[in-house]
Amino acid sequence: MSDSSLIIALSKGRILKETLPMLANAGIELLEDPDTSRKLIFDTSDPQVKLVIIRATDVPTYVEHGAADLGVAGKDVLMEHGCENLYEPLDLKIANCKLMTAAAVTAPASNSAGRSRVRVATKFVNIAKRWYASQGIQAEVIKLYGSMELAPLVGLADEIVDVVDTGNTLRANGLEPRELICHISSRLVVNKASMKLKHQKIRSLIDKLSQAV
Ligand SMILES: Nc1ncnc2c1ncn2[C@@H]1O[C@H](COP(=O)(O)OP(=O)(O)OP(=O)(O)O)[C@@H](O)[C@H]1O
Ligand SMILES: O=P(O)(O)OC[C@H]1O[C@H](OP(=O)(O)OP(=O)(O)O)[C@H](O)[C@@H]1O
Repeated sequence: MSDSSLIIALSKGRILKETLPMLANAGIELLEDPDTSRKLIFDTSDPQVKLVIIRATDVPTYVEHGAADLGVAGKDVLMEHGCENLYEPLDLKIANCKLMTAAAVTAPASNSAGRSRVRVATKFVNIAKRWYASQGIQAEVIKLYGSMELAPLVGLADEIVDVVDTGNTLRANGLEPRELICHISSRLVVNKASMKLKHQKIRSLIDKLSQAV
């Protein structure tokens, strides 16, 4: 890649939907609709900028390894992945939600007397291990890849750690939010080498995006 060309990694769904208008404000528009295309790499109205559309959890990996110069990822994904090898220069304040523990409305508190070990189902294994340890609660963390809300209903786990927005998904499954782990929004992340080598182009994009936040 030349010094002025950029690859930006986004994930399909809410991040793509909410990031595209911000990129458009910065003069970067997709030339075709990713919803009707099987392509993974897309040209934009800026001949020096391409978008790659990948799984949300893969965004930090692409950016960390320099396969993309920049990306947009939820803070939940970044906390789970570990973000020491990336710059995180901008909170885009999109895809806002909360990372929480949740349990069946009838279930006892995880720190209630006489309870030895809590079984926790989540896709955020590292976050869950750190959080329960920080609370002094012994937890057995079970890795799932989705539909965490099912786990307490079928006896796979006592609690889950997942993102919560309206709380509708929890309620629909007889669960309730318990403890707030942290507030989540999506962040712009930048490869460390790209930040040095393509400083001007990236700085200018960060400035334009920050005006759209
Ligand atoms: N219901 C929600 N409301 C608001 N923001 C959310 C909600 N669910 C997830 N998010 C945020 O949006 C980000 C992207 O979520 P999205 O649902 O598009 O991907 P994902 O389901 O986490 O990833 P994948 O489909 O690859 O497993 C999450 O990392 C989180 O920060
Ligand atoms: O509190 P709520 O407003 O109900 O939002 C929470 C839900 O949102 C996310 O799922 P999403 O809708 O992204 O579907 P997914 O399972 O495909 O990620 C998350 O996994 C929860 O299930």
